Amino acid sequence: MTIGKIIDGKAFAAGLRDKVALGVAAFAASQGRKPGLAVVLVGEDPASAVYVRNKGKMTVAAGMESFEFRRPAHIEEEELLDLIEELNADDRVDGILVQLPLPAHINEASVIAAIDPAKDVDGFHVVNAGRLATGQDALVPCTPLGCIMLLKDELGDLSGLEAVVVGRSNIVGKPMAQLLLAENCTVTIAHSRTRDIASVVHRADIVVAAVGRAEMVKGEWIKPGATVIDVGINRVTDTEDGKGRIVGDVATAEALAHVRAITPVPGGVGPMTIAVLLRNTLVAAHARAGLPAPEGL
Ligand SMILES: NC(=O)C1=CN([C@@H]2O[C@H](COP(=O)(O)OP(=O)(O)OC[C@H]3O[C@@H](n4cnc5c(N)ncnc54)[C@H](OP(=O)(O)O)[C@@H]3O)[C@@H](O)[C@H]2O)C=CC1
Ligand SMILES: Nc1nc(=O)c2c([nH]1)NC[C@@H]1CN(c3ccc(C(=O)N[C@@H](CCC(=O)O)C(=O)O)cc3)C=[N+]21
Repeated sequence: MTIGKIIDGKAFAAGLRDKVALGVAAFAASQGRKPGLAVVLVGEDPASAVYVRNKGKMTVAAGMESFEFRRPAHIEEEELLDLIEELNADDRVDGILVQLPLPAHINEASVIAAIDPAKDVDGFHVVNAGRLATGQDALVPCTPLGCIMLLKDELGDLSGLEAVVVGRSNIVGKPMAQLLLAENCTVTIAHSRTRDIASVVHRADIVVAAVGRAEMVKGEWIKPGATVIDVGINRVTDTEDGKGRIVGDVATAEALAHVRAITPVPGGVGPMTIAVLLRNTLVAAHARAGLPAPEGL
C-alpha cells in the first residue's frame, strides 16, 4: 500500500513570508514608509487572542507596521464602526482585519461593509467578493488563496480537475469555490444539506474540507490519488494531560492511504492564512500607492 505525501504548509508559508519581506523592504525604500496592518480584536476569546498575537509578530518580522486594537466584548457597534472609520482615514494603515466571530449583539455584515474595500485584506467586503466572482482584480480571502497556492505547487495546472469543496461559508467555502472555478476546475460545493456526501466527495480529484467538524471526512470517501486540503481547526480534549490537541476536518491517518497528497493540521493551511494576510497587505499597500502589483506573489 502506498502512502500519500504530507504537504508542508508551514515551510511553504515561511517561503512566502520571505518573499513578502523582500517586497516590503522595496516598498519602504521607494515610499519612505512601511506597509501597515491594523488588527481589531473584540472580546477575550483566548484562541483569537493567540492568533492576533501571532499575526502581530509575523507582521513585524516581515518588516511591516502592526497596529493592534483590543476592545471589550460589550463595545457598542457604533463605537466599533467609528474605529473602522478612523482606520480607513489613516494613511499609515494599508490593511484592516477585524477578527471574527464578533459578539452576537454586533452585526458582522455591517462591520465588514464599513471597511474601505481597498484596505479589506481579508477580502470579506461585498465589493471584493463581487470582484472575485466576476473575474476582476480583488483582494482575495487569505485562507482560500493559501489553499490554491498549495494546490498549484503540488499539481501544477488545475484545469479540468473535479474539485469538491465541503462547506459554503462566506469566508472559506464560497471564495474557495470561486478560486477553483477561476483555475478551470469543475466545482461542486457540498454542505449540511448535501445528500450522500461520501459519494460526492469520492468524485473529486481535489477535496477541500472547511466544515468545522473534527475528522468528519473519512478515508474511504477519498478517491485514490486525490489531493486533500484540510482547512478545519478543531480543538479536541481526548488527551490524557487534559491540554487537548488540534485536528482538522479530515481523518488524516485513514486518508493517507488513499491520497496523492494532503495538508496536515496543524502545519498545513493555518500558517498559509497568515502568510497570505501579509501578502495581501503588501498588495493593498502597492495599489494604494499607485504602484503596479508586486511580482511573484
Ligand atoms: N486554517 C485556517 O486558516 C482557517 C480555518 N478555519 C476553520 O475551518 C473550518 C470551517 O470554517 P468556516 O467556514 O468559518 O465555518 P462555518 O461554520 O461558517 O461553515 C461551516 C460549513 O460547513 C457546513 N457543514 C456543517 N456541518 C456539515 C456536515 N455535517 N456535512 C456537510 N457540511 C457541513 C455548513 O453547512 P451549512 O451552510 O449547510 O450550514 C457550512 O457551510 C472551521 O474548523 C474553522 O475553524 C476557518 C478559517 C481559517
Ligand atoms: N477576520 C478574520 N480573518 C481570519 O483569517 C480569521 C478570523 N477572522 N477568525 C478566525 C479564523 C481562523 N484563522 C486562523 C489563522 C491561522 C491559523 C494558524 O496559524 N494555525 C496554525 C496553528 C494552530 C494552533 O496550534 O493553534 C496551524 O494550523 O498550524 C489558524 C486559523 C483565521 N481566521
